[in-house]
Amino acid sequence: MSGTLLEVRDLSVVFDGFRAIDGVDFTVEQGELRFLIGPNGAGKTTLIDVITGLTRPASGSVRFEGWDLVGRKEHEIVRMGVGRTFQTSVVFEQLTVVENLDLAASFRRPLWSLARRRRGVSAAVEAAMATTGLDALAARPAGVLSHGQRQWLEIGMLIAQRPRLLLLDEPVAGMSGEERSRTGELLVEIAKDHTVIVIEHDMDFLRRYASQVTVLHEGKVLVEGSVDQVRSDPRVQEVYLGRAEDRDKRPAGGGRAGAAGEGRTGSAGAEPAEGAAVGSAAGEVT
Ligand SMILES: Nc1ncnc2c1ncn2[C@@H]1O[C@H](COP(=O)(O)OP(=O)(O)OP(=O)(O)O)[C@@H](O)[C@H]1O
Repeated sequence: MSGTLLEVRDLSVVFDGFRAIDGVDFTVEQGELRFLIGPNGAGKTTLIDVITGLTRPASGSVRFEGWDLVGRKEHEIVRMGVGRTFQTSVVFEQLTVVENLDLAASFRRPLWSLARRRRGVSAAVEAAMATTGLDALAARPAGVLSHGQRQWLEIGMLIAQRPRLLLLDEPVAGMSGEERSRTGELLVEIAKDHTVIVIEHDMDFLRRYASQVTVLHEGKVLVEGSVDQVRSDPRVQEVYLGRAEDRDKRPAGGGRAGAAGEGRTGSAGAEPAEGAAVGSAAGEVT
């Protein structure tokens, strides 16, 4: 696989006068596993919302395989081959794992045919179960799955729809260490025959599984490059660590040490705690 799959140009999104995305250019090549990071409020989810047709931009273009996506309905974009997970779960708890996968895979079938009971499972469902390792849980109701298994089911439901581009919003949030490792390996596996964009905050996870990283900050692309390039970039350290340092310098008793860390990205300083920490004297994002 080679060539450009997704091309976002000069994109801006405005909510009541506030520019949540401000002139973003973002290109993803076929077969990439791209990580999208940035402090709270950086615009990561909004960017994905625009790509998937949930939010309309004020200006700019989004091209997928050369087709402009702006102005298209969400279901149309799904049919074109763009699938996404949400931060909140979308599985049907009463249905079994295989039924959830089958339902997801049937989105191209006409409505009347969904009522007909079919024998066996489709190749797409088989493949999704094999990739996510959910075969052994096929007959279990989704409601009894662990948090990690449920996330894998959601990823499996996406794969069953045979998208060419998958957008995953914080897939390892709330997972145990072992579940994170399995998810990282799953993403690498999926990226062998799909293009994948992952929003993730956990620096440790990034270090292990990311190759190309895009850092968003205040609606703009701050830095793009390899994990090492991004981690050692002073601008990234300023965004992730400068705020933590400002917070540490605040006088006891709740006083504030200036504007940094205030406003809509005010919680950004707390974010590295999940996976990143203040590093060496060089200020490395670790
Ligand atoms: N529908 C909306 N109406 C108004 N403001 C919004 C809306 N959606 C997002 N925003 C604002 O746009 C900014 C970017 O939000 P977004 O959710 O894209 O950030 P994010 O990088 O995904 O952050 P997080 O890591 O916290 O999920 C934030 O300031 C947010 O409050």
